[in-house]
Amino acid sequence: MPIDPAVAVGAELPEVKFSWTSSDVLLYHLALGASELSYVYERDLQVLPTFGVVAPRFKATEPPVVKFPGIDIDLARVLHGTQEITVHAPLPAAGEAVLRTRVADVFDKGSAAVVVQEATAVSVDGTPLYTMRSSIFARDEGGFGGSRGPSMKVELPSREPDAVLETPTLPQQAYLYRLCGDRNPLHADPEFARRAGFEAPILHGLCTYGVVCKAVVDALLDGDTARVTNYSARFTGVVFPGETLRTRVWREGGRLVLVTTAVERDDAPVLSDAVLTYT
Ligand SMILES: CCCCCCC[C@@H](O)CC(=O)SCCNC(=O)CCNC(=O)[C@H](O)C(C)(C)COP(=O)(O)OP(=O)(O)OC[C@H]1O[C@@H](n2cnc3c(N)ncnc32)[C@H](O)[C@@H]1OP(=O)(O)O
Repeated sequence: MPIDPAVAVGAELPEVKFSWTSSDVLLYHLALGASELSYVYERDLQVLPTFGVVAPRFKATEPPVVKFPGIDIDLARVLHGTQEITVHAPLPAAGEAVLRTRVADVFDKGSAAVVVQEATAVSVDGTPLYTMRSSIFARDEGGFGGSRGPSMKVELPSREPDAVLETPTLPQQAYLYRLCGDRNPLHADPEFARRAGFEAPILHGLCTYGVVCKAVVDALLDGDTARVTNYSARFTGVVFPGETLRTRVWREGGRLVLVTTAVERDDAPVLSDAVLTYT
């Protein structure tokens, strides 16, 4: 059985020890399309909090494998579903840390399955750095009889957004972003993308997640990455590299509520249920 919730839920994955340098941070920012000195030059380099999400596997050169206790899923069936990061301390431009991950939940959405992971990164000196909660959406892997889980929904204010940000992506964006540790062929190989049901390779969800975080930090948080305390989003629809992202932002109760769409496809949904909290 590809998913056995009785085995999967609560399973601890092997610890990942990882380190990073300013070269990794610079490459990450470049792969998000950054060109500002504060992101692409090592003097006074600041670090987007979303780097934390990719840092543990930044040096990976093989496609991800979706195989842990009680779970064995073909990569072509898998889409990134949701991502959240809670920042405990601003990320330094270089460091060493340990990531501990567990399978927090497995939901049965009928035809699809949703696998939720929680992970905590702690610096080698013992400083908690960040916590993540993410899910993958595995098409055709449901029907194992598990709970459907909660329906997440962030209510949008009924007024006009406080800001609308347009961020272009590059035609080669996914090829660049692959160098940040996710060599899933879905983002590069047309034949694999077709097998997965797409007309062309799609952009990594985490690339979109980072691009939008940067756009919001630059436009609304004075370009200060250290102000972000939490950032969560659901990947509602795909992005094709080269498309322009439109992000509508509402200031709401001390946080920013975001919706991102693809401009060239009549504002097709990209990110929803997205919230960024800040100091
Ligand atoms: C360990 C190593 C892991 C490796 C991971 C791989 C990493 C990367 O390389 C992979 C990627 O980056 S893929 C690119 C980023 N992701 C995407 O583009 C996904 C875009 N989203 C979609 O296409 C659809 O929303 C889609 C298809 C996700 C869902 O659409 P529908 O089938 O129409 O579903 P819908 O009818 O709207 O909802 C059915 C139930 O599922 C829940 N749901 C929907 N979207 C979800 C999402 N994105 N994440 C989690 N749950 C989601 C709905 O809430 C609904 O459940 P319920 O009825 O209980 O509310």
